Amino acid sequence: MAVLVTGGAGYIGSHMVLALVDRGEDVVVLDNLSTGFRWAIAPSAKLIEGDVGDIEKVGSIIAEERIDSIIHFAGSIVVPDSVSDPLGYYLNNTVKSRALIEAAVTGGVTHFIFSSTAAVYGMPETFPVREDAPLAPISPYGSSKMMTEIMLRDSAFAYDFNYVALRYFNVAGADPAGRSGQSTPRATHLIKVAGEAVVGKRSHLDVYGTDYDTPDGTCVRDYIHVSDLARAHLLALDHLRGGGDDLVMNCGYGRGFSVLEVIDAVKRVSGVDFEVRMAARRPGDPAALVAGAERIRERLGWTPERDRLDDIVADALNWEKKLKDSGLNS
Ligand SMILES: NC(=O)c1ccc[n+]([C@@H]2O[C@H](COP(=O)([O-])OP(=O)(O)OC[C@H]3O[C@@H](n4cnc5c(N)ncnc54)[C@H](O)[C@@H]3O)[C@@H](O)[C@H]2O)c1
Ligand SMILES: O=c1ccn([C@@H]2O[C@H](COP(=O)(O)OP(=O)(O)O[C@H]3O[C@H](CO)[C@@H](O)[C@H](O)[C@H]3O)[C@@H](O)[C@H]2O)c(=O)[nH]1
Repeated sequence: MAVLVTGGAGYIGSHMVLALVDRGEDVVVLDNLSTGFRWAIAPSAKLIEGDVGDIEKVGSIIAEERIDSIIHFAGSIVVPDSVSDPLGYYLNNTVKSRALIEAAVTGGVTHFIFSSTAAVYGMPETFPVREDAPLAPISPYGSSKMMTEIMLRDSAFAYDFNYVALRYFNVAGADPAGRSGQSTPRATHLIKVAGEAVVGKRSHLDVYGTDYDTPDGTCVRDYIHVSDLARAHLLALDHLRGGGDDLVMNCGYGRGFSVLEVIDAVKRVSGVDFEVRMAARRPGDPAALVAGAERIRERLGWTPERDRLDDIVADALNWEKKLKDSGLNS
């Protein structure tokens, strides 16, 4: 039996593929390479180029590759783009997820793991935010993910189908062995942007807002190492294969760092003092977003292995240097 990883050529998906092949699983990747890279996929995994919305194609992959589980990363991820192109985001994230879920149900795939996001909470009133907090997304991106969670819940009720939805907080870092990392050229994520400033790809870094109601006035986030996140998926897969129940869980460490604390860490770890400019708030940023992180520890026995901010930053910086030297994504 094999695991189908959609979006396996992307940032998080490529780390998932590594985690799966490292423990000897057969892996098939379905990716349309819209933001992913062929070279990012571990050599022993099989890449099928195609779209998750192509229900016939997914149906034949399930039958021909003997798929028992689907881990679904494929999607569009840039929050401001979702505001300017909501229908594009609902198509790629919601409509195509619906097609994938139907192909799974029809093809008898009963285990499904979904990449959801802390963006489903919108501007949460609780800190840390637990899974039972109200869902109130403030962007089409967050809504598109919430709608997929609802489709999964209802499908699991109606059909022979089980799922785990993982709500990622801020994913960062790179494979500690340097085999993959975040490679998107137009990245907007803080640690990625700071790494680009370190290697000279950017002249400076803007801090979006210094007047938030937080200890130093900048936004606080829960940064989770991508390899710890991939291990959470392995545990979720084992849970479903073992007959476990449907689960919706936050993925974060339960602690936050401000934008200024992250910048300090990047400067400390790299030894490079890049220019930082204080700028206006970025629309749609909640002041503080930290995971209530008990459920995943209790239900899956997940324990972080690389949760020190300096380790997350060091792995991200190593990858950024490798990208620059190799020109892989340019
Ligand atoms: N990066 C984060 O901090 C973060 C946080 C929360 C949730 N997520 C979710 O995690 C998932 C992966 O994110 P990422 O950061 O690795 O993004 P990414 O852009 O690096 O990866 C997405 C992958 O999906 C592929 N893809 C997109 N649409 C497709 C389609 N219709 N058919 C087939 N392939 C398609 C892309 O080519 C790419 O390889 C996404 O679903 C995203 O919403 C990411
Ligand atoms: O150049 C930059 C980039 C970011 N920030 C700030 O850094 C914080 C983190 O921003 P970013 O790394 O862009 O992540 P988020 O906007 O928090 O969103 C990420 O994390 C969410 C979950 O918390 C996911 O839903 C999203 O997909 C993912 O992009 C925010 O306060 C930003 O305003 C800056 O000040 N300057």
